[in-house]
Amino acid sequence: MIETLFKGLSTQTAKPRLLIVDDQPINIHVINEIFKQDMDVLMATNGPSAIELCKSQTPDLVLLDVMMPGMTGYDVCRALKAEASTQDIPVIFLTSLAEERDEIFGFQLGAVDFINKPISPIVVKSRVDTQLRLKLQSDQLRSIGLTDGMTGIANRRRFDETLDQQWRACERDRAALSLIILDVDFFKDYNDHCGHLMGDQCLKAIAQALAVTVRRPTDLLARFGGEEFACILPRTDGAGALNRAQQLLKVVCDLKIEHLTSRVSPVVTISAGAATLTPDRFKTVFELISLADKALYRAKEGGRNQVQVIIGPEPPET
Ligand SMILES: Nc1nc2c(ncn2[C@@H]2O[C@H](COP(=O)(O)OP(=O)(O)OP(=O)(O)O)[C@@H](O)[C@H]2O)c(=O)[nH]1
Repeated sequence: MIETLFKGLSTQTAKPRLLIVDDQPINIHVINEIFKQDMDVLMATNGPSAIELCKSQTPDLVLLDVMMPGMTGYDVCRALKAEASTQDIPVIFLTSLAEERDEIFGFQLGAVDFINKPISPIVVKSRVDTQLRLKLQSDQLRSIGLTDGMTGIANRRRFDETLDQQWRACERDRAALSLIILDVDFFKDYNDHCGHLMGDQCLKAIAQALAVTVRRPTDLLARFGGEEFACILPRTDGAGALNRAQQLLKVVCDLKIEHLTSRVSPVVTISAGAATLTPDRFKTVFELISLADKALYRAKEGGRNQVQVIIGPEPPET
């Protein structure tokens, strides 16, 4: 059943993750028996642990007991919906409260369904399957909307969202944020000489090679514009950005894609502009982009097939 449920959801590589929250371990055990075969089951016996698990593990669905000592299920749901990183996780309440007003209250808090206790395994399974299908479909749609159709890497929209998020995270942690913009050298001549279809193939191969090189889970490679790529490197200083950019140039060179009309190399090369800033409230994300752009311009002016780095001003002392 679960196999057919998730058929066609190609972005789903691992088993779906279900978090069961109940202060009675025996109740968790009963529900775990229903799902342990098909899902990765996470468990929590109180509200604070449930919230922590949601932040660190981002389950695909939460089965949440309402009546718990200390933090109730309602409190947990409210907290999850108030936080950007957890607000899209669907919550199903498990409750022995049979009053309609309790259900209305739960829906107003953002729950997607209610299951009455004592539970019926078939009902729990059907309701969870339905909500999971919706969640995974919406994940897939979101992922399509954030992916560049031609190269399969992140698109400009995802780049903008991620840069904003990482800007705020690095500002909070007073950490350096680096950005590399990469541009294929003499790509107009490549297109003119080899044709647009070959040009597209070339961009796909470059994207693939760059993607393999961008390894840290918080780094992001995106298609920035036509033949431009960008790489966001959170918590990375100028030296780190230079190192990464040089590596990116090397992997493209190593592809050895013949470029007979390039004036710098017999094979396709790229130029890179890297910029590093420690974000603070006096700066904007546009400054980082424009510094990286300026560095890229210098790399082009300096002869192409090279990296230039610009380090932005340090934040003022507080
Ligand atoms: N095949 C293909 N070409 C594209 C795509 N997006 C942009 N281009 C082409 O990339 C070329 C970029 O040319 P320019 O900006 O003049 O720069 P360049 O020829 O690479 O020269 P330099 O950047 O100065 O080394 C243009 O001819 C665009 O049409 C695409 O998706 N596919």
